[in-house]
Amino acid sequence: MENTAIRVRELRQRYGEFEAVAGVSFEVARGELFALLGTNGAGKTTTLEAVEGHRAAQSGEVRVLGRDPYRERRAVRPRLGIMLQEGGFFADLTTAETIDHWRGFVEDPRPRDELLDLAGLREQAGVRARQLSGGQKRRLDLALALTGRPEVLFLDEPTTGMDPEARHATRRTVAELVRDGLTVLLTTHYLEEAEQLADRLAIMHRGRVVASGTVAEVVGGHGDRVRFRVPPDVPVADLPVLRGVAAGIEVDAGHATATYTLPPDDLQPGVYGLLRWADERSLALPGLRVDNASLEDVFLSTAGAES
Ligand SMILES: Nc1ncnc2c1ncn2[C@@H]1O[C@H](COP(=O)(O)OP(=O)(O)OP(=O)(O)O)[C@@H](O)[C@H]1O
Repeated sequence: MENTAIRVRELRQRYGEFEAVAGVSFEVARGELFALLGTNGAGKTTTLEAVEGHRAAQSGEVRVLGRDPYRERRAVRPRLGIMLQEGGFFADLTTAETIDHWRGFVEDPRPRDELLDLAGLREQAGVRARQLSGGQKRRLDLALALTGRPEVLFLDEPTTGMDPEARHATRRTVAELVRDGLTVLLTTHYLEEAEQLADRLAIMHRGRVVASGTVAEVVGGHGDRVRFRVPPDVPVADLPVLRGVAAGIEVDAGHATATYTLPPDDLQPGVYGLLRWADERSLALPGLRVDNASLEDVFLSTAGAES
């Protein structure tokens, strides 16, 4: 069995003259959760639609479970679960009836109670779809996407509109499914969701992938930051160079703050050098702190830089 669940190579999609996806490539291994992140309009949904088989790749190659998801839709589609952004429920059916209705369409469906539990909707089994909260509707969407025991699950902003508890529960459910071998392609605007769940991710901006890899790889290349307020009697020019990195200085209301951005391997020796330098001069370094770069830092500097 091929180990690659999704392969996208040099995908290009145009709307008229506008190239919404401009040569996107990525691969998702079986059993992996891959997050596609990006600014509004970056091309995530357009990419997802090509991978789900809703639209043909205009140029480039898309393979899902080794097949073309558009041309070989009948073979591929039953093996996919797609959580829709806006589920089209029948307003008057209850949660349980909606699930049963859906179970009628697929071969070998998951049992209704298992789906209610996966979605955390057991207590809402008898509630009509129109009376569910926004977050509960999204959870029902998730249950429906899981009905046919998919091998690959597509989650397009799954936790948008959920309260923090429902979001947490949904993420836990997804993490458990991935642990059990499910492959997931996720888009989200919650960077902490990607940070928590993704084995690997890609950040898209204006139709292109601008960063990709594991969270550690994407964030790691960005460096850790050491900061402190420059003591009043220390000239900025006297600050040490740490592992070849000079201090960046920001001045706010007459106070200078020094920041060193160090590669991860240089963090410990860099901090040690700084503390020794301060010790030798009997200096206190007010407000000293070390921050890891976060996915948000990378996102803002790669995807957000020109917007
Ligand atoms: N049917 C369409 N006709 C013309 N332009 C479109 C169409 N669908 C999308 N676009 C444009 O293509 C670009 C990519 O849209 P897409 O929905 O793929 O982005 P996205 O990354 O999913 O954005 P968001 O995070 O806002 O959902 C956007 O500039 C959008 O306006």
